[in-house]
Amino acid sequence: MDAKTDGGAAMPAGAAMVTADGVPVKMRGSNVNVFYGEKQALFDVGLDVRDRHVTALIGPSGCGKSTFLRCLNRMNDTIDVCRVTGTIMLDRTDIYDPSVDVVELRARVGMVFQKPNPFPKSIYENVAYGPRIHGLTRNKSELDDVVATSLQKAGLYEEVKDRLDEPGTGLSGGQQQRLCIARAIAVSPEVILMDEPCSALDPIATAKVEELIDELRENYTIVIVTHSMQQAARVSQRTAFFHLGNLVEEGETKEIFTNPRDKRTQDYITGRFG
Ligand SMILES: Nc1ncnc2c1ncn2[C@@H]1O[C@H](COP(=O)(O)OP(=O)(O)OP(=O)(O)O)[C@@H](O)[C@H]1O
Repeated sequence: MDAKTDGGAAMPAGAAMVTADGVPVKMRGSNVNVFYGEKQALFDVGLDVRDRHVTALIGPSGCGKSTFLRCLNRMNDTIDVCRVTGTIMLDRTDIYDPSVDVVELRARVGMVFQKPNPFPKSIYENVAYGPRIHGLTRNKSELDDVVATSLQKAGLYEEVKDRLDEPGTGLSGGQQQRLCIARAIAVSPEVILMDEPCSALDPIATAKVEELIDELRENYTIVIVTHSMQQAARVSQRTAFFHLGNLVEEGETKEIFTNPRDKRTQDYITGRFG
C-alpha cells in the first residue's frame, strides 16, 4: 500500500473495529492483493469502510475499483482466474475464511450492478425471491410485508403498488434499478455494494437513485464505484482514490476533492488524466 489510510492491520478475532479516531468500521481490507492469472490488479490495498457511511471508490478506468468492490462480497470467486490474498473483515468475521458460507455472506453484503438486472419475473417475485430462499419469512403475509417495505425503502412502492404482478423488466431503467435495490434490501443486508449504479440511467433517474443512497445510509453501509466525481461528491462522505491497482489515498470526500494529499489524486480530480 502506498497510501496513508485508516486501513490497519488485521484485527484479532473478537475485537470490534474502529478507525484511529474511534469511528466504527464495518469492513476492513488489509494487504489485499488481487491477481487475474499472472496479472496483478490490486497491490496491498488497505481500506476501512466506515459503518453507515457512503464510501465512493474512484479512479481512472482499469485502476481496480470494481475488483476491490467485488472482493468485499467474494464476487471475484466467480472468476476462475482470480486469486485474492490479504484479509477482509466484516465485523468480526474474516470473509475469506473457509468456514464462511458465501451465500450467507452475499445476503449480508448485497450488490447492485451497473446495468439493472431484474429477473424475468414479476415485480413482486423479484423482491420476494431472496427472503424466500433464505427462509426469512414464515408465511405469505409476512412475505407481502417484506416486499412492500423493501419497495418503500427503495422509493418505488408508490409507482408499482398497483402492478406488482407485472414483469420487472417492463419498468423504466431507473425503476428497474430501484427494483434491484429493493431486491438487495429485502434480505436485510448490512452492506450494499454498488458498481456504477447510475451509469445506465438518465439524469432524473440518477437523481432519484442518489437521493435514495443518501436515505439508505441511515441503515446501511454503502460502497459505490463511480466514474462521476460529481456523483462521488454528492453521495459519499468518504472517498478512496485508486490508480494502477494502488489505493493512493482515502479520506473525507470534501478533503479529497478540495485538498488531496497526493499529486496523482490532484491530477485526476482536475481532469489531467482518466
Ligand atoms: N475478469 C477479468 N479477467 C482478467 N482481467 C481482469 C478481469 N477483470 C478485471 N481485470 C483487469 O483488472 C484490472 C482492474 O480492472 P477493474 O475492472 O477492477 O478496474 P476499474 O477501475 O473498475 O475499471 P472501470 O472503471 O473501467 O470499470 C484491469 O487491468 C482489468 O483489465
